[in-house]
Amino acid sequence: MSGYLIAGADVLGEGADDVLIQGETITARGAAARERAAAEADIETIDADGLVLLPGLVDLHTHLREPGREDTETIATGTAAAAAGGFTAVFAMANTSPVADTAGVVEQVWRIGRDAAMADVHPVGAVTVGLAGERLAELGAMASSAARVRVFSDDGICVWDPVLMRRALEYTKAFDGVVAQHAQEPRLTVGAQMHEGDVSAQIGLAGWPAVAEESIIARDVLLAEHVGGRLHVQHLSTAGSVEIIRWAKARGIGVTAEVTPHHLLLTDELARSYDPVYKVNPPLRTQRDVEAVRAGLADGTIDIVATDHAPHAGQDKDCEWAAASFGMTGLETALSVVQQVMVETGILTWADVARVMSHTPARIGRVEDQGREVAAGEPANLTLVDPAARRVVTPAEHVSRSRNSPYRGLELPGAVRWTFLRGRATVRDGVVAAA
Ligand SMILES: NC(=O)N[C@@H](CC(=O)O)C(=O)O
Ligand SMILES: [Zn+2]
Ligand SMILES: [Zn+2]
Repeated sequence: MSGYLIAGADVLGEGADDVLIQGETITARGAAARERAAAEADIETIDADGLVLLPGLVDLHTHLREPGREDTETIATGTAAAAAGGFTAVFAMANTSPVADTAGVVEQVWRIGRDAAMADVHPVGAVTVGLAGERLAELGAMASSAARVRVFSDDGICVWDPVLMRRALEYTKAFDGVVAQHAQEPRLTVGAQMHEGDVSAQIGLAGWPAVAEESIIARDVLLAEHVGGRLHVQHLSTAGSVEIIRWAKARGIGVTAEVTPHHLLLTDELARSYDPVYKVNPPLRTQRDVEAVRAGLADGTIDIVATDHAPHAGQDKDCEWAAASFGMTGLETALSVVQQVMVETGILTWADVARVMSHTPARIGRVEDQGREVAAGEPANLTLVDPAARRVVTPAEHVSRSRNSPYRGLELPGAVRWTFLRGRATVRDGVVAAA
């Protein structure tokens, strides 16, 4: 059986070891890997000295834009971008056109993802029909479809109606689903353009106050406690939100939370440029918030990092701030930002990175074959990273079809050298493979 011997990789940052992949599986580690590789004919050896081996990353929050906006991303280009970033699975948000609110649409997305074969695609189902916030979508039919939907979200829009949110939390219990909330009180954010604070006051853009996020999170954790459902808070961005989640977890409430790479690194000061590449929902916050979300991720209050990769067309970003779309790309830079902000600062180890970017997102999304240990018998979903590399982010070179990266021109550490999806190299020596 053909395969790869990954020789001398620093496995989860815990020391050099050899890992043998044969077919779709990790078949051996340590001395056994070398012995077995020597006895086989068709094994390619990868010199992984100095490289860190992680389980394939899992993104619980990606926008693939297909169906509907294939000019900005497709399932093929988005999953290729995912592979380039070290991801082996992505959860595709439902705010497509048509909306992923029926078994038919989620099955279509799932099938195209399977055929593209660059990363596993797990469709997220909409909570409400058409994201309109009026009645529940066919959650059960999506759950029992071929796509096996377990994550439901109206992302882009908040499930504002507390009765609908309550019903969604109750109903998803039947199939162990989770309701992922885009926490944004709509009345408090009418016309909002950026974080409400000193910078918004100085530059004259309408503010999106922290309380608009925090009030929904507070309500939702109480609803989750009341009905016992599973709540996941998307792209948490404020210090107050971290405190509410910390309180909820201490109370035993079934809540998980994510933070994006951009909320771990960037602040509202960037809006002074009036460059819409920094326009995003929820908005970039203050340095104090950045420090609070880092601390929340470090102490486990925040469970995972999720990219919220939100590709947009040039004409929707290269315009005046108020007219521009919200969102930034992130799949191809996520691991580098986490390395810079969390690993190089000594806040997280590589094993922690495996937890927050692979094991836990897979567990929240109820995916069994991803986010596993790097051990014999496990599916060979892996990423091999060169932490010593440094690169200047150049969106024109990105695999994504869109260019709206807020890191352009920044030098970031780390580079994905290889990504393996069930034993097949989707990235080979830094180059994304053809599907
Ligand atoms: N994050 C964003 O600013 N935009 C996302 C929607 C979302 O995640 O809320 C998008 O779909 O473009
Ligand atoms: Zn959102
Ligand atoms: Zn999103």
